[in-house]
Amino acid sequence: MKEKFYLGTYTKRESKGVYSVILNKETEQLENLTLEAALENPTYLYYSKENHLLFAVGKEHKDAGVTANLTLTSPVKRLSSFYDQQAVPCYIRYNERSHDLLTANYHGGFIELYHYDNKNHSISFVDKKVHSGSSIHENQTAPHVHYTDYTPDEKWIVVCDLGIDTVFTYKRTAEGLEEVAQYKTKAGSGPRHLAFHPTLPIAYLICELDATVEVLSYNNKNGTFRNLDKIALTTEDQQAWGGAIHLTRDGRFVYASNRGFDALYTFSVDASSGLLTLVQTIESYGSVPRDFHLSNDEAYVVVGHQESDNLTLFKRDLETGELTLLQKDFYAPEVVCVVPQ
Ligand SMILES: O=C1O[C@H](COP(=O)(O)O)[C@@H](O)[C@H](O)[C@H]1O
Repeated sequence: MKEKFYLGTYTKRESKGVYSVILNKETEQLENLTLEAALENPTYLYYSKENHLLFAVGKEHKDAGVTANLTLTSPVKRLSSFYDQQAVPCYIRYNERSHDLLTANYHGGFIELYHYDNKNHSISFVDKKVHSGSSIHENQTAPHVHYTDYTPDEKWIVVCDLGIDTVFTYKRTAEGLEEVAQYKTKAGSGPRHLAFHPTLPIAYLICELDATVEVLSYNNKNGTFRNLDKIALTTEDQQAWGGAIHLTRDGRFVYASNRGFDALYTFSVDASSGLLTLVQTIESYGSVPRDFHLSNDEAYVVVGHQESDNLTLFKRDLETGELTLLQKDFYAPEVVCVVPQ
């Protein structure tokens, strides 16, 4: 059995764009790194299984924005692109039902909403919301929108702004986006990414600047959040630089990465409260584990390292959630995002 993963990267040193890699489950090794699309800084990706589409952020000829690619071939086939931003966005999400396409722009401090016409493959602009403000950390002199995605019921759009310690909730209206709520983290936290529990009204927020995971209760009636717990990934002598956060489909385990200590953290989830208990801390075997993803069967975890240019492969114990290293030296340049096909 083989499974493909797509890799979003920076193209500042060695990378040329979007790559794919194969996880061979017989040999339990990664193999066959392939350049799928030449593009400048395609750091974040969204793969749509239903449509075999790969959406990527990126830049060409000094213009930044989004591209849509058909994945029935390798290399993938470019269907369309839309460039209306100056800096490359850092997050992208496509909605298969509404055909909305959302991006978060860290450097510009805004989200953009596009429409993807899946008949003629054109992308059009719908709305843009620019944030304002600052906070106390040296990386918080301006808003830095890091994430935008849907709540599981798709009633709301949630947005993490690392620069102003705020999680925004927006409503999709006929015209575009309307702000409905704000959740404030502790000053200096830097909220980065959010992951929702599949059945409990709970979300897990990873904060980059203080490397913490907040357990939030989520009220789907009005799109608000309330803090239940805040867990530090690091001790005082370790550098705090929170990365990615993902849950298993059964909601029993949460995984997080800290790029300051090059480690992955496994938490078990209390089945009724959603609160977390640390099960394991394991070295990621590379420098700056910016993203990772579980395989589709959730038996493996692939970790991408932005600085040491390697992927690591872990086997996941489906009962305990613990990770065991299988491979640590697979070359992949400047990886920022890992998504399974
Ligand atoms: O996690 C991070 O993301 C931001 C945004 O990415 P970028 O590719 O838009 O620059 C990055 O600037 C920051 O260094 C990093 O910690």
